[in-house]
Amino acid sequence: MSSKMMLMANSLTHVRPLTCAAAAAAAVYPSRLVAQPPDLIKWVKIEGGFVQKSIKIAQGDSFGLGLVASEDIPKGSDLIALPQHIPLKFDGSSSESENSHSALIKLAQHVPGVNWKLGAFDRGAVGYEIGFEASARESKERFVLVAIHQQSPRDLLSADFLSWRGYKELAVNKRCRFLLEFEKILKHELENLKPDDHPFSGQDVDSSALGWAMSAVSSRAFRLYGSKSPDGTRSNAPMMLPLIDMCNHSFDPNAEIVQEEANSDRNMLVKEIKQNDPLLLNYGCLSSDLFLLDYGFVIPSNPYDCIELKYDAALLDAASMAAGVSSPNFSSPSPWQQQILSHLNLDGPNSDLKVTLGGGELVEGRLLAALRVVLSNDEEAMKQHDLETLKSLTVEAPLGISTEVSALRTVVALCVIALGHFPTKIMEDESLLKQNVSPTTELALQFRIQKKSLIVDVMRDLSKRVKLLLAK
Ligand SMILES: C[S@@+](CC[C@H](N)C(=O)[O-])C[C@H]1O[C@@H](n2cnc3c(N)ncnc32)[C@H](O)[C@@H]1O
Repeated sequence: MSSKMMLMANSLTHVRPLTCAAAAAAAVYPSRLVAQPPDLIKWVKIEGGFVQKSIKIAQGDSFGLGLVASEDIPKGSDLIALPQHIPLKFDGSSSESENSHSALIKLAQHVPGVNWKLGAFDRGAVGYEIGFEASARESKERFVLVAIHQQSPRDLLSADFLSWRGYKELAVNKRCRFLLEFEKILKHELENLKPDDHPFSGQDVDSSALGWAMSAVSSRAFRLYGSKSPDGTRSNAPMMLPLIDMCNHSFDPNAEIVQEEANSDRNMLVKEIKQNDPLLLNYGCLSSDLFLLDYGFVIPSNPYDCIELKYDAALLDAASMAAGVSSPNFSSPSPWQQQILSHLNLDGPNSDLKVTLGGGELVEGRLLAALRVVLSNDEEAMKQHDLETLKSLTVEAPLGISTEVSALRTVVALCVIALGHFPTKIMEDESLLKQNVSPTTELALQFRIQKKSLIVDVMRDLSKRVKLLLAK
């Protein structure tokens, strides 16, 4: 496997190799690095990997440590190649017989897909990256949770991602619930193990420690192809790529990861990188929720952000009436409307009622089609269109201008209702941001501002469309 890099990035003003950066980092991240952090680049080379000679680890202005080019790197150069044994991955099918290892595999089987990043990883390189000593590398595949039990690990990355406390404050209930559940499973699975078989040397692991581990891993993990199964297919596998994961994120990256089929190692190739440019990867076209949860930062004006709403008939009736529709019938759709709602998976026993605003689609197609259909009385007009047409905002007013205006105004009213659920206004958040708030509060405020701005943008766009329709 290789990783390809593409160019363009801003210059960093400070460029220091890791050893020098350690002191600087210590000032910014007081507890993150141990006094004499091992040289990660040297380690990758000793392990048989390749690192382009101009690549250095340096302290950036705002995103912590990162990779920087100390001189121009020509287009097409390989940047980093990791030999196959370096990426930290877990596929659950290891034939490892060591008991403490099998206990971990068993535990990992309780981790659902959504929490895939809490998988098992070799602790060696994780240890290297966050400053553990070399002995950590001797272990075989390990749950990254073991990192919890190394020296003072909980503080090591604390400035790097949203703290577990932050998770609680922001009420990210799903993950909290999972971690609390997993804590119970873990205690149950490990209670009768002999000390030698215990994966965490007999130490207690609570949900707070699990939260730390999840944050530590999720901010540095990638989803790539796993190993080939006998039938030749390849599943996705979560992996940690030491050194490559020192790249910070940009939606306009100058680097990308490419997996080479042939030898399963990883490179980073560049088109062209100028001296002092940071090497930037796109972590993914993710919503603010995922950036915040998995990486602990918020991107202002994130074009991939969206808000989630529940398709709720009573709420839609209320929104529609607020939008001036006299008697909306979301709560009592006629049979033909109900049939379409079930085709849209918004009605029926296994329906998926989560709909979104913003992101790629301004109004999620399913919601738009439902609004158009329920707000229309014209079954014949509806029959002239297929579902895809009804779901598309680029198809203008397929069921007539009056239905379209009602549908779009209903979404605007939904936005007003959604905004009303926030305890503050954008301006209040902005002035709070100017006060001396904690990093976690700052993140929460940025997140809230981003969400509210998104709703306001959707409202503006839809109101403009309504005006244009009315002008016709
Ligand atoms: C994979 S690590 C990158 C290396 C990291 N900066 C370090 O010091 O080790 C991901 C973390 O870098 C930081 N980061 C990366 N890109 C960022 C961005 N565009 N804005 C803010 N923080 C960013 C976040 O703390 C994130 O959790």
